[in-house]
Amino acid sequence: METITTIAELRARLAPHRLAGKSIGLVPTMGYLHVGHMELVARARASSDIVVVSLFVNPLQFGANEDLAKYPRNLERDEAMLVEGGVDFLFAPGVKDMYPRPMEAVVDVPTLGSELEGSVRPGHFAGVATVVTKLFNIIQPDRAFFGEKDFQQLQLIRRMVADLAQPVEVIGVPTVREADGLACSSRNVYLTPEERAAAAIVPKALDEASRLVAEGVTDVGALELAISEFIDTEPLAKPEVIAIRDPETLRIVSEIGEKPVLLLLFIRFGSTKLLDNRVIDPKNVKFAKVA
Ligand SMILES: Nc1ncnc2c1ncn2[C@@H]1O[C@H](COP(=O)(O)OP(=O)(O)OP(=O)(O)O)[C@@H](O)[C@H]1O
Ligand SMILES: CC(C)(CO)[C@@H](O)C(=O)[O-]
Ligand code: BAL
Repeated sequence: METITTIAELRARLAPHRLAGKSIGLVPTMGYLHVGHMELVARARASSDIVVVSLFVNPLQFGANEDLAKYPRNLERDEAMLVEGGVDFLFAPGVKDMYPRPMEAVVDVPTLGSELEGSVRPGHFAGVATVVTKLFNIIQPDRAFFGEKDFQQLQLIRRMVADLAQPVEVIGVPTVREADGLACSSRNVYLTPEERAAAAIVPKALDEASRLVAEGVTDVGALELAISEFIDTEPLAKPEVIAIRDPETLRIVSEIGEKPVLLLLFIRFGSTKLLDNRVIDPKNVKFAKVA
């Protein structure tokens, strides 16, 4: 694997592969890798001739009071994991390489980007859309892989790619979880042992929602309230978003009928915000027993 830090060098190294007709798979990340990221890498490796992973903690998507400065970083460990995963190129630019001057041109997906997580992180999704577009322009991948854990991000990128006819196939990868069901996330390292134990309430709440839908709950407000009360049983959990939405448009749904619905959770433990979600198909509800 080659680690490359500048746009010009990466373009130069990829050009001959593209000319030779090789397909390129891109996995964008912010580093501090875990098994969830490695699943994205495995999908890319299985379907592309050349695999590029980007590692860039993108300042544009962090709010003024967010964790940009303390975001976990460990380049050496990440490199070793990516070599193990059979990656060809790691693109790890510095902020000055990606943004040599303040960005005047940006990409925004304003409606999808202001809902849900966007409502508590203003500007976040414009930062994501802008950096992902820039990565697409630099790398020109045939396919790009994103986790379903960040479901709103995935749907927003799909919409951006469709609306702007960006020539890339977006592939969503199911969430990889720890033994107690908590979604793997780089930010899990921020949790104290007590918060980490308490965070198991998040995947349990997804199971509880599936159970209630299987029991026949159709009222969206009643389901959101029941999930809120369920999460409130864990004193360390502070819900920021508990919402039932249309999985594609992320719009509010009036009731749970025949079609699948998205339950999206954004729950704070101390200063750490954890995301999770599940698409629940009322006609075929699958759930594990809530312990
Ligand atoms: N548990 C997971 N399963 C599958 N994909 C994941 C998982 N966690 C993250 N990803 C995906 O990996 C890509 C890079 O994500 P990122 O580097 O932000 O990691 P993260 O663990 O989501 O970090 P954070 O804690 O900052 O949200 C994104 O497409 C994200 O959806
Ligand atoms: C897609 C992404 C790498 C853009 O910075 C980031 O939002 C992430 O890690 O999910
Ligand atoms: N995993 C999404 C990137 C972020 O929270 O900034």
